Amino acid sequence: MANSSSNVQLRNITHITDYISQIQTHPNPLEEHPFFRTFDGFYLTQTDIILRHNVVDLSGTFPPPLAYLRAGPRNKIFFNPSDVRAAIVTCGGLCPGMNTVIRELVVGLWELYGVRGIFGIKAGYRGFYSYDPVELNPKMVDDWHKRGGTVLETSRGGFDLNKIVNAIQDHEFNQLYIIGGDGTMRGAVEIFEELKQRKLYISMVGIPKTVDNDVGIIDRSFGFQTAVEVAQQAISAAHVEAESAVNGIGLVKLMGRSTGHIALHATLSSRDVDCCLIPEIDFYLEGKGGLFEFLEDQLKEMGHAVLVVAEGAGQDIIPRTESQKAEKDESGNPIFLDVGGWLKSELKNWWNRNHPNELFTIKYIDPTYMIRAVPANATDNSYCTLLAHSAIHGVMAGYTGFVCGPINGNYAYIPVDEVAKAKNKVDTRDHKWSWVRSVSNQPDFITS
Ligand SMILES: Nc1ncnc2c1ncn2[C@@H]1O[C@H](COP(=O)(O)OP(=O)(O)O)[C@@H](O)[C@H]1O
Ligand SMILES: O=P(O)(O)OC[C@H]1O[C@](O)(COP(=O)(O)O)[C@@H](O)[C@@H]1O
Repeated sequence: MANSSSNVQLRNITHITDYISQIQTHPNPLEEHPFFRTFDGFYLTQTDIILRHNVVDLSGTFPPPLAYLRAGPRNKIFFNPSDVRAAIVTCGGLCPGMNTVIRELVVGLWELYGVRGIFGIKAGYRGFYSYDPVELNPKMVDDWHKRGGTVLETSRGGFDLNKIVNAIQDHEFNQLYIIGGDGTMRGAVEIFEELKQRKLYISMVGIPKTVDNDVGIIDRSFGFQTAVEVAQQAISAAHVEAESAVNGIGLVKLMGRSTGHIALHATLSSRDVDCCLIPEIDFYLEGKGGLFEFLEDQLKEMGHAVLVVAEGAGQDIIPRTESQKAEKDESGNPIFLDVGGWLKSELKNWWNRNHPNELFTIKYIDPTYMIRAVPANATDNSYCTLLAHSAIHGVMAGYTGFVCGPINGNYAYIPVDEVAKAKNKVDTRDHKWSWVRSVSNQPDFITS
């Protein structure tokens, strides 16, 4: 719903009282909390907003800026803490920081609001109707932020709306914390619509999780920075292999689905990468401006080259069968062909054709499952904490059907359907990427 006040278009979110009347409110227990000192302006209201864009072109006319509600505690809460039964679920692929978010949801609900009914749902959406919930408390989750993966377990597929909402009712959950990526958020939209349809006194928040940083609107997703950091090890290893061979090429494939954020940022931070291929920019192998020509020059000049390729790059030029084109995973995501394996074989063939009697080595590293399984780094861990606490404040205040995430450095409440639709691709027109030239020595593959 888009509300416009004087100068902004506020993207309002649903409040539980929009479809359930006569809910008893309670003063926020933070008022009496020994660790908090509330002050004027401590509690946020409907007039505390965050602007979506902070870059504006004043030369033309433009509509009122988009705005979202600012995340944080409200002075009244719409759940009696002793009646809360909160369910936490993790869906989709692994991402550093999942356990930290779970931990902070448990500790935050318990310590900030005095909630005692906190449950973990095992193995993603299917867990609502397939497994018994696991009761959680701060003691149990104490060291979870140090562990990679998700202690609750996760899965793809298994989304059955009726079974899920029936199970939510059977277990008498009244708060849902759904941690997942774009697929998970599309499921969350359906759950939210069904909760409203059934007029259930249940608040639902989505917490965006994607190591690929491919969820739109928010500044970045937790785990992404950790992934960029850990990717350096793979790039360094590829560099050592390449440097230690005659005409050596080190090839690293980095994940990101159809976006190149991890590949691009890992390249920017590494200084060892000579060429980075991302899905947002097409590339080709043969002829002028092609990859072979670039590598020919690079090997002649430096004796080695390091190549980073995002998993979604080149998917249009890799030959594939009709059945490969139709392949989907359990969640309905298209399955990519292995661009790294394909490039390795294409490069070998090219070299053997053009330099039949010269030494050549190519070492291919795919660190995907190593990267996403590590615990979050310190920056991501603090981000996860703020994210979880911001989500709790919104749910306790009775908001529902929203996602909590950072916009322009502040935490905001965003309608879940907006997030489910928003894809974050690398903006190749952005001037800040132009300096990649000095790192990659190959503008054609990064900037258009
Ligand atoms: N369009 C959709 N509607 C409902 N559920 C979906 C949809 N797309 C994905 N899901 C469910 O969301 C969960 C996670 O989705 P997936 O794409 O595997 O990961 P991610 O959320 O990380 O993108 C899965 O259980 C999947 O069935
Ligand atoms: O776990 P799987 O099915 O092998 O999927 C691998 C995919 O999971 C990811 O690591 C994370 O993807 P999601 O955020 O969509 O779950 C992708 O980078 C990668 O393409």
